[in-house]
Amino acid sequence: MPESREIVTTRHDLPERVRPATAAEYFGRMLDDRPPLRIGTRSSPLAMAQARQVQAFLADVAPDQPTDIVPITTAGDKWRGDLSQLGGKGAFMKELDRALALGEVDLCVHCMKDVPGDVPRPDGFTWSAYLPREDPRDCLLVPAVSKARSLADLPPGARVGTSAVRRRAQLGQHYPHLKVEYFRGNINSRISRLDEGEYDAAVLAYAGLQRAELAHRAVELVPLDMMCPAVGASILGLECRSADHGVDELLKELDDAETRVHITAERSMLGVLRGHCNSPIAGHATTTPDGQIALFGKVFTRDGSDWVYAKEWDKPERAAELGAFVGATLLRKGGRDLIDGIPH
Ligand SMILES: NCc1[nH]cc(CCC(=O)O)c1CC(=O)O
Repeated sequence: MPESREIVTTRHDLPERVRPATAAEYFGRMLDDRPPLRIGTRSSPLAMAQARQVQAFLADVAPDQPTDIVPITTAGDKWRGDLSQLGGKGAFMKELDRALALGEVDLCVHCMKDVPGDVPRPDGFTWSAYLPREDPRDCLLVPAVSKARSLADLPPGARVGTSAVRRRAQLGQHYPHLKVEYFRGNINSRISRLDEGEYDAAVLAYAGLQRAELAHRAVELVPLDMMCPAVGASILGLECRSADHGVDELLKELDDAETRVHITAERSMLGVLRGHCNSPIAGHATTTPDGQIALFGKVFTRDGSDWVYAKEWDKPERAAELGAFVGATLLRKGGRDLIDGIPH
């Protein structure tokens, strides 16, 4: 039998493939055989770009761990109408949460800005990592043919497209002569509509534009004191099942401690405000030169004609208390009435 002739008898002659593996080789092989880590994401071009970025970061910290991106189209992506009719921002999360809970994916990538603050996250999920915050500012875009280079250049009645109640309120507060119109859809379709002349300008998140490799279209970065960012703006969060200790530990390698402090303060404030998805709420935590955390919060009416704001400082380890305090201050100043006065 040909097979029997292949059997070799001395240790010395053993071919490479049958020589007993050393422990290192054995465990190395086990690692190689690991199933890919499945990264759940929304399927929009922006979300896919973000998932690829996460994939690249994971390849840096765990080169032996294969990963797959699992795009999931959510109700919010399909629905072209008013988001509040679909249950608000959560419309972008339900399918991803379900896939994570059922074990169809091992982690989900979320824009923290899109994670609702008025409903708790599902039991058994944990935010293993927050990637370092990018530039949280909003930016101005104009049609390719336009000469305008800033919000101040826009004439009265100019149509400004934006997707966020927070931006509408702040545009209304600072530039009441502009005509703010809602526009939804992914970044690329918004820019096409802008270039086709449907709007005279658009205000979008600069971080989103950068991730979509369209940063060159921004003509102005709107200053923070004119346009306070949304809670969680430009932060990507990685969520997994808390029981998945291995995944949790791996993702923790990507966690940025300072960003975690900032998002903790901002979301703690949002939780106290119990804002719904139509509430114009802004919140932005920063680190001061002396290592304290500053948290600025602001609540507006829809048109920005009225608002309350608060700013407080505390140590990084007290980020959650800081958020609760700023939230309570906003409520004491009348924030509850502003939020409840807006239909949703
Ligand atoms: N609401 C949509 C959304 N959610 C997250 C981003 C990208 C930037 C970010 O993470 O803040 C955007 C686009 C935008 O607001 O223009």
